[in-house]
Amino acid sequence: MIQVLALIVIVIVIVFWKLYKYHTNKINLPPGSFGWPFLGETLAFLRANWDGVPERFVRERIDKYGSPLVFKTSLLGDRMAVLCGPAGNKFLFGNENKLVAVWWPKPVKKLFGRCLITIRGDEAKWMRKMLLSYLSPDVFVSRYVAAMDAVTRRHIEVHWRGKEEVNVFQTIKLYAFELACRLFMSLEDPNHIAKLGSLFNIFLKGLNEIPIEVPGTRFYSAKKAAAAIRTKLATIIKARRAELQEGKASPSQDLLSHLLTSSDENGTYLTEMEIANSILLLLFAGHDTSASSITLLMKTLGEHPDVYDKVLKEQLEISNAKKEGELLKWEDMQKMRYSWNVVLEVMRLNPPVYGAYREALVDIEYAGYTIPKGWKIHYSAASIHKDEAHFEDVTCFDPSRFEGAGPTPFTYVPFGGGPRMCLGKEFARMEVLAFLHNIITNFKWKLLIPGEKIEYDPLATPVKGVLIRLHPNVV
Ligand code: HEM
Repeated sequence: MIQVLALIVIVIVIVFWKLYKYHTNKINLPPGSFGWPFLGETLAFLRANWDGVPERFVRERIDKYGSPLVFKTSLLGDRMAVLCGPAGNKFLFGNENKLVAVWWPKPVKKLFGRCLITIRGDEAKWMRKMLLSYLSPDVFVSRYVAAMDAVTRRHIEVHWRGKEEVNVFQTIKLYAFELACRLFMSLEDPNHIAKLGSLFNIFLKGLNEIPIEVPGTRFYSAKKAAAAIRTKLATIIKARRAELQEGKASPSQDLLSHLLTSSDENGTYLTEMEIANSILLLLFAGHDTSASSITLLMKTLGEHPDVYDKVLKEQLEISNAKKEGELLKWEDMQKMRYSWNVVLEVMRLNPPVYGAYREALVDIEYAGYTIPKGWKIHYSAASIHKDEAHFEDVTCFDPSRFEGAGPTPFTYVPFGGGPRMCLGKEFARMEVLAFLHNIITNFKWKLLIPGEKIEYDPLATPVKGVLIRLHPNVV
């Protein structure tokens, strides 16, 4: 009986495989290779990321196949088209929900459950609108900037002041997590935040793993950690709901209150599970990315004393114009033009997120080739940011590239673009600048491992986390 069943399964697989081959042989697929069975070209892709040069994977294939616009490959078990150059980015960002839709690898979907990145179409539009009404620039004007500055000052007093040596990435991860917990949920208790943080680190480790739910695997532990985080979030959500009903909390207090009190046009509210998943998503999307960009910024300032001096000058002009102890305001952040250009240039050379993915909703005709329905599509920020065709003297650190009109549209995409552009771009800008303001007006630092290598696993991080020696800034 078992043999018969096995035979039937084999026959079905062969028939489908032949039909698929017949279909794909008839269509003009982009040039490229699917690499090894199952593994595809994943190893070459990961190796380039671990070597800190994700652009190498794209560049080698563009050169090999002579097609500067698109090539095919197979990554992490999925057939994929990689779209290159500004035309590819414009195409993807302009066709969301028409020809393509946002796509994340399987472990991400399994661990996050129903939330913004795992839903599409009108539902996703509504969820984005709802989250954006909290994360948009006009909200920062009234609420966030001073609160962010206050959290940053406290963090610097506890974790930097009086220390001789600091591991930047480890300490900044703590900062970004604390900041998100305080601003999203008004969590104040450091022990509570630390417990949530350690569960979160286990959760993060499962996002890049094969989703096998067997005890002992990273994915299994991540799933358990996700369940424990959800239980903690459920308790926090219930307590806040009660506080709102009793008038002890305000609807505009933080993201959590906002999500509990906002409904769609039909009067439908988010379920507690949807709220927990959304907060989980924002804690994830917002904390390692910002930690990566701040760490790379500190490394770059350590390597370029001339840039450090110019940033310090700009930041001192802002702090000198304020009264003793007065917190940063939105208007102050707008004055940090040179500082922000420095951050942008740091993210050009090492975008914290190397790129993102979409799925083809239909057979797509692109650059004379067909990308079949269901294929995944990748755009690479890392590769376009280092393309000589769009950035002169491409490896040179030069923040002046961002003066005036800045880079040509669709060539600079650290936050993605189109309807699925990073939702936390403004939050990240305020967070990085608030930190930069406080650290540079207080300290100078020396890199203890000069020329430290950066790897992508999956976010850009210096391998040893950037170890520095701190010196109080006498200004
Ligand atoms: C320097 C810091 C950051 C970088 C470089 C970054 C980059 C990105 C990128 C590349 C994407 C994918 C865009 C795409 O699919 O094309 C993304 C999506 C997203 N980011 Fe960020 N991000 C940062 C900080 C943040 C922060 C602080 C938050 C939250 C407070 C956040 C929330 C999100 C969300 C929710 C999405 C999914 C948007 C959607 O699918 O509609 N990000 N981010």
